[in-house]
Amino acid sequence: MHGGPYTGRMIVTIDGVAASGKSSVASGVARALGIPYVSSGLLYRAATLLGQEAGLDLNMTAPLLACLREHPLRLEPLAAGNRVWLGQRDLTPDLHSSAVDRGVSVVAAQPGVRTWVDDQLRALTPPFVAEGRDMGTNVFPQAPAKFYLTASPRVRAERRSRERPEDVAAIEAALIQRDALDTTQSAPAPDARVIDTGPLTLEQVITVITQQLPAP
Ligand SMILES: Nc1ncnc2c1ncn2[C@@H]1O[C@H](COP(=O)(O)OP(=O)(O)O)[C@@H](O)[C@H]1O
Ligand SMILES: Nc1ccn([C@@H]2O[C@H](COP(=O)(O)OP(=O)(O)O)[C@@H](O)[C@H]2O)c(=O)n1
Repeated sequence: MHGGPYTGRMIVTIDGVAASGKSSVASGVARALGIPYVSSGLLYRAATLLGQEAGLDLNMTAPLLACLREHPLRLEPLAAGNRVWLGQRDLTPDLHSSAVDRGVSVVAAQPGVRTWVDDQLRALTPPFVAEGRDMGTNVFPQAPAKFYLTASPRVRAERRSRERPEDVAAIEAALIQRDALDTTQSAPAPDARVIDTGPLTLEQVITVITQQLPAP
């Protein structure tokens, strides 16, 4: 097992389906290595919130990108938990609402929005752990260590029900729908190690990953 702090310039990618544990696991792996992690989903969520607050049609790319140019967002990749800032306003507490959950896949399906996210991620200086859907396939295909998290919809809904007001059945239905809308960008990289987090604790998932990392 690798013991941090990590001094190389490696990128570790952690992709997976909705609520599979990506950000919790990425945060734990990053803390074990003493490096930051980067939550790509937070940028899609922040773009969605901005569009919703501006009353935009989330299907229309041009007005949304114009809004994002006018109101630049900044991702702060803190190891303890990523944050997104709009000027002095911390958007983070508003990014995990059910309303953002419902709108985000439509926003993320637009190539112009994906380029807006990808450019910001590729501008970051490694080492870091990047989590999302297409970190190992599209954004950082050169990464030497790739993981893909899964778990059954019921397990994921039960976990998420501790963070949302809706009941487990409604959350499960929404997760299944979002997985379907996200299919295009959510294929595991051919060289990713797939981990079913269902039978594992959070700490066990983090250990499985850190044990497989190459030396810096
Ligand atoms: N074995 C596990 N692996 C990953 N996450 C777990 C596990 N068990 C419980 N969780 C919890 O599942 C919830 C969803 O995880 P999160 O990191 O938000 O997922 P994602 O980033 O994929 O949406 C968190 O509260 C996390 O602590
Ligand atoms: N790399 C990424 C990350 C997120 N997303 C989109 O952003 C949404 C929110 O992602 P997330 O990782 O914050 O949320 P959860 O799926 O973990 O709940 C996803 O449902 C996708 O629509 C994406 O398309 N590509």
